Amino acid sequence: MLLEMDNIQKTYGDFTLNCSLKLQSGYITGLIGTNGAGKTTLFKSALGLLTLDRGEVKIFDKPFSQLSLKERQDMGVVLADSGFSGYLTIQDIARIMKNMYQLFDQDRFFKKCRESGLPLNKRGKDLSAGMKARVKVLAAMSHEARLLILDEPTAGLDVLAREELLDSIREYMEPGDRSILISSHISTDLEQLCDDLYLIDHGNIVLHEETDVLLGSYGLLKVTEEQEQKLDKRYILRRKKEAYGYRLLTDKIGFYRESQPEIVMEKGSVDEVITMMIRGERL
Ligand SMILES: Nc1ncnc2c1ncn2[C@@H]1O[C@H](COP(=O)(O)OP(=O)(O)OP(=O)(O)O)[C@@H](O)[C@H]1O
Repeated sequence: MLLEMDNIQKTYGDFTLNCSLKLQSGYITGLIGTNGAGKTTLFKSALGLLTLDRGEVKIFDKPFSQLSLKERQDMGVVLADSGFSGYLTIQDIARIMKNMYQLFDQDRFFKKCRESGLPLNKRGKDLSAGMKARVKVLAAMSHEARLLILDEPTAGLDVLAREELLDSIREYMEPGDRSILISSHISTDLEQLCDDLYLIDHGNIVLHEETDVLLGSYGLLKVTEEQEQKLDKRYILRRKKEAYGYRLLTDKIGFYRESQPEIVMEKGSVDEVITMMIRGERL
């Protein structure tokens, strides 16, 4: 396992992060959550930047404190609320990266920056927010790290820049033994990129599912009150009152398609599943 968080807990006042998460080799794992759901707190916990109240984090099967320098170099990190000093140019950043990471590939880093239209000699403070975001991600991907931890890397990027970044992330995975943990509040970004998805809400993981299963087996049933009363609710996860009766979320749409073909059903996007998981009533 490249990253494993086992029942970790961290409390800030009335907010508590309480979660478990696993990142397998060769996987892109996505973390979706609304503002304040706990994504950054989870990432900082993974990186040993916070003192946990409970639980354990292992990276490359070891506690963070026991990682060798070489193993630490095998990680590339983007945190939502930190970045390079605004006084550094991309060329300065390259010099720093070269000193920090044995495998830093300067030519490739400059090439990628040029392809993204980033000026090499301008200071960070004079770049646009989207440009700064791209520099952070390109730097994290510049030293052949086996584990990439990307907290909201697409934040502030326009549609084209987001697509370009998602392509670079896919390309990064080509060697096969790499893994990425990536967060976003834009579910469509993650749904087309990730092998599995975790949904975090108020510090808790409320859903963990392979993306194919989420897109293939989850669905919404639209039923009248009468239909709802008679329904076999074994595979219903959430219920929401609507004018016509109820909207129901299932993780086995095939079961209801076969057993209750008269019911109105739809696949439901990842966003709809998320909304139902967070706002819907548990049965
Ligand atoms: N250093 C801190 N001190 C006190 N509370 C904190 C601290 N860091 C985070 N929190 C609280 O923890 C909760 C989760 O914050 P976090 O930054 O992890 O959310 P997030 O999912 O990354 O949100 P966003 O999408 O807005 O970046 C919030 O209620 C926040 O106020």
